[in-house]
Amino acid sequence: MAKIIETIQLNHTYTDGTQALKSIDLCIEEGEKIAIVGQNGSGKTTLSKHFNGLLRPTCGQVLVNGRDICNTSTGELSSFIGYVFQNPSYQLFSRSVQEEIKFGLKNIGLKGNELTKRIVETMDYFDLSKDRERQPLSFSSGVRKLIALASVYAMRPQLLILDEPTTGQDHLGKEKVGMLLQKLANAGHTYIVITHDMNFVAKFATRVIVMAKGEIIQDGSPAKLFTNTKVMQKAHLHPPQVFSLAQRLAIANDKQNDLDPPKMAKLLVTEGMVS
Ligand SMILES: Nc1ncnc2c1ncn2[C@@H]1O[C@H](COP(=O)(O)OP(=O)(O)OP(=O)(O)O)[C@@H](O)[C@H]1O
Repeated sequence: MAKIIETIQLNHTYTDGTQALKSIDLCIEEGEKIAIVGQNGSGKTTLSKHFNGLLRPTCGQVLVNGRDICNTSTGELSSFIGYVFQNPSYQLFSRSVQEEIKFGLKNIGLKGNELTKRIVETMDYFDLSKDRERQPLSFSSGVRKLIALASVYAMRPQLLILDEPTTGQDHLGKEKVGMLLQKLANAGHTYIVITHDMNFVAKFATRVIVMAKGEIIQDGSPAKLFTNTKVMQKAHLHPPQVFSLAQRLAIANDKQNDLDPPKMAKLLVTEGMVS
């Protein structure tokens, strides 16, 4: 598979002296479904902002499709790398939902029927058609996030980066985000989700990059992460409920070789799956 992103000894130190990234070597290939996880302040956003040129390395190199980001304009990078911010208010500026979606599409050169078709399709998918004339910033934060995602997704970027897409979303909103990622992946696109939501990771990522204090401390499958108690603790993460339940069931089954319904019920209560 072709490399989309490669970082070589990437370091980032902010002007106030905070060393946010320390010697990151990373390679992301086409079609990967990636989650970046780690406690607050571990460097997830700083790392991902290097992928679309919002930040430049203070030392080391970042290559996007083989080209050094220091020699590529942010405009050019944004034509194939879509980024949805943690706070959607930073990227919504149009006077209506329809205009918001149209803006990016016009920038990538869509016009006429193709442009109209893509806008209508996108609004329909995100259930935004009835609100097409409404101001994006007048919605709740969860819906604002979906509008930001819709306007970026509409452009079908080669790589989509989502910073905390499920924060503030109800169950339906989360499912919508997940389904959309699957749709993108089925069409051969790549995505990176920065998240604290381990249920989302379990369901929608095949590779998890774990960060702590500006470094990558593990890079592998979700199962590899959830079974590594040391790394989970170091990164202040908790496995999805269903995973820890399965683990407890396996242990209990191993010990007793008979997990009868009362024992099962007790485990479900212990795991907080039922009250
Ligand atoms: N503009 C900035 N100036 C100075 N320090 C910053 C700046 N932005 C981030 N930092 C610091 O860099 C470190 C990494 O921050 P970053 O936002 O990348 O972490 P994160 O893992 O994305 O956190 P969160 O989960 O809270 O979004 C933190 O110590 C943070 O305080």
